[in-house]
Amino acid sequence: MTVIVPEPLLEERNVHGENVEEERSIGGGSLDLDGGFVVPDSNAFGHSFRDYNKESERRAGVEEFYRINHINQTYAFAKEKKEEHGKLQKGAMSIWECVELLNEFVDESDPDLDEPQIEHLLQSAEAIRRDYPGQEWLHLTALIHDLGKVLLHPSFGGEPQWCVVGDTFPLGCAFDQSIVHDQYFKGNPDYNDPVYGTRLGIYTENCGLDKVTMSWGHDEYMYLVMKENGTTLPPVASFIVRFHSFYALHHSGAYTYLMNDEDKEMLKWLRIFNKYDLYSKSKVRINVEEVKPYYQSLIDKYFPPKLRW
Ligand SMILES: O[C@H]1[C@H](O)[C@@H](O)[C@H](O)[C@@H](O)[C@H]1O
Ligand SMILES: [Fe+2]
Ligand SMILES: [Fe+2]
Repeated sequence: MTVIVPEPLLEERNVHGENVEEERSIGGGSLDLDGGFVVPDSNAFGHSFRDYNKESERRAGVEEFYRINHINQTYAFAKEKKEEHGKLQKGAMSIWECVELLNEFVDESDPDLDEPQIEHLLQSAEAIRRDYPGQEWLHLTALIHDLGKVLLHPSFGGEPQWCVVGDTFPLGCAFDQSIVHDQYFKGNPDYNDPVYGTRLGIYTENCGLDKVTMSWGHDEYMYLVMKENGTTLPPVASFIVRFHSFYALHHSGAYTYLMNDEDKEMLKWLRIFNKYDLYSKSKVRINVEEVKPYYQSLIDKYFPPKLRW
């Protein structure tokens, strides 16, 4: 199968903006994903990133979030939500209007950030823009990747946090132990199901992630919004948005047997993206008015003026 991915990267900068000369190629030679990338020592709270057990002002709330999430995210539930929200009948608005709506939400699942979501969108987009100046599609992908969290908004779903944010995982097959707070899956009705509780469950080896029903949340929703509104961003952008919370896969290497060759190609870009999604989380504020014209020009290029949500 031919996979269309943008051109290889020939230059990389680390998170401090230093140039890291490193040849990379996608599809050809090897891709050294960690080459030169300097991961910050700690998050805004002085702890390691994604440490779900470290005592902090966010720990207990995050654990409670995952307890409820893991008990309620069943295969049947995710199918139902996809059906409901996939109709995109909640309203019409532009990408930037949605960015601004996220000003009022703080993500309860996140141990590393307690800033409004608009800050996170701009922080991740600006960080990736600085290191990959030639990849405008990636800048816009970062800006929009979490817009699905608009489901929290009363006029666009008013959903509880447990079915909007947090890491995602496949349903219809066994829960992997690398998933954050996996102990709570014991309370999930699918846990002991004779089919859903097995390694492959309802899937076949290398069936492709497109066939997999993920736990319902902002990733899948935004993917549907992009698709149904006819974005002209490359397919890999939609893949990044759709699976960016699938840490068991892109971080821990679980569920690789569900991937096909195309997924494997795109996973390389998802891993690059993830560094900026995760490690750009900080207390540094971006001047919205200053950067807005640049992002608006990208939005105009890759999306219609109003989208159905
Ligand atoms: O807490 C975070 C947050 O909800 C992100 O938006 C999501 O992509 C991550 O997977 C999750 O760990
Ligand atoms: Fe996200
Ligand atoms: Fe994010």
